[in-house]
Amino acid sequence: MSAIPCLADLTLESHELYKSLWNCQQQAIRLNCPQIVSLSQSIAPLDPLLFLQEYLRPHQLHFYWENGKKQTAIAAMGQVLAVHFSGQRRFEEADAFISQQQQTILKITTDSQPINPAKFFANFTFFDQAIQTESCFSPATVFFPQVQITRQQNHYSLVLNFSIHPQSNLNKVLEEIYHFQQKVDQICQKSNYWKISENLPYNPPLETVANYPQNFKTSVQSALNLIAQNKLQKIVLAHSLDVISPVPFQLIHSLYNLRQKHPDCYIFSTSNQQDQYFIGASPERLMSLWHGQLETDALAGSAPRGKTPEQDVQFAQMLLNSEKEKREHQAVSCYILQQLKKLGITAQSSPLQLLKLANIQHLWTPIQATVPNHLHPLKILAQLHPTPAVAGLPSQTACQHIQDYELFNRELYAAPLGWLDMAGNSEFIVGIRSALITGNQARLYGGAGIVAGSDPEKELAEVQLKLQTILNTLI
Ligand SMILES: C=C(O[C@H]1C=CC=C(C(=O)O)[C@@H]1O)C(=O)O
Repeated sequence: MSAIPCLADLTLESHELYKSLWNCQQQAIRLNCPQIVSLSQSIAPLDPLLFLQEYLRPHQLHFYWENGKKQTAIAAMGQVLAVHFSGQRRFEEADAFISQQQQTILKITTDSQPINPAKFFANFTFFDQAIQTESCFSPATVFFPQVQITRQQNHYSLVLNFSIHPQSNLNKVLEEIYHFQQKVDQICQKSNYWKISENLPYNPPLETVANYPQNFKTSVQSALNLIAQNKLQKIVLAHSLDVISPVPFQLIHSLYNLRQKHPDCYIFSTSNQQDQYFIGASPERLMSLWHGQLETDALAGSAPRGKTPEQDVQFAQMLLNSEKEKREHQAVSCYILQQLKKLGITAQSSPLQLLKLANIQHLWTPIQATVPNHLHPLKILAQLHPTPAVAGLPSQTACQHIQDYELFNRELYAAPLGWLDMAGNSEFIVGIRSALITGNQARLYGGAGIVAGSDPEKELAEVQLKLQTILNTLI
């Protein structure tokens, strides 16, 4: 076993660290309000998924996210702060909460320039109200984790956050910090010879317990009638598939499978405090904001991948030339540009292109803009969600019909999920190609955009193809 540089590069002497904690506590006493200390440092290479496996505890909130193409991954767990909001103002309230809490955070770093600073994590349900009393997720959840491991290309970092109260025992906090650092050090060493892939359990047979394809086709037909009557221009209808496994689903191994099979997607997972997990492999970025540069994707219009290169090209050509698919796509790109304009943002779109994924290809328009400093990411998010890639046009009418047609609660499906840092950077994806897992039960979601010219049978086939993304990887 080769030696791994451990956390010995922690240059802060313990008395310096104690002094920072003490300063933080003095502030808590002065303001009579808890403050947060956020400690960040570079660490040896460590797969954040392995850290999630080793450190995730029952009833903890967590957030996992990786993008193979960009070589980025984040695992965050535990909650120093966690809040929930609901209703039309949920994005605004989440924004106000984050801005207020940021004032209470004292950042300490051992790096000259922290590359991966502390982040807030957030998930939102598709609708702004919990529809049924048994809803698993709040319309908005924001949390600041206890521990965060980030990989950004070849740089790995650890962030530890602690809430410091006027009465906190600072020696205990110091002990906890060293305990975490040691644990990370051990996992770093272990990751040198231990791989998740070596411990993959067998693929248990899944039993389908609820699947209503006929209902989906009837809803598509009914939606087509509304479109013919000009009551709707587009609606995205989703289908759910409920499966059970003889054994509880394995979060880490399912995420590992998603990573292996869908390297072009964002692999994600988040949870509530009842150990219900929402996981998936989404190709759709709702927004990324990095040093004032906004990028968003209009993604709509789909075709399967071909079994041969020739067939693949043929499917791609058909997709690019289909009036119906282009209509479906343009509804999304025009909407995004319009919504950004309402915020005073003039965006540019790149030419229409194809996004080729493992089992499906999509029409894709990348959109870019420069965003003024004062515009908080959640203001942009509030303006964008839900795009016609997941709802329809006109948006409100489509959302009302979605609630009538769909027999299930969308929960986090097709809704924003992501992070925000304290420098105004942020990234949110749309939670599609996803599943909600409770023990040995999973509900899988897949949707398709319906416009004039859609065929119920073909839309069902498309949705089933999308469900495969997640069905084949759950373990
Ligand atoms: C709503 C979903 O996909 C959206 C994203 C890309 C292509 C889509 C389509 O062609 O219908 C959908 O708008 C889903 O996968 O559940």
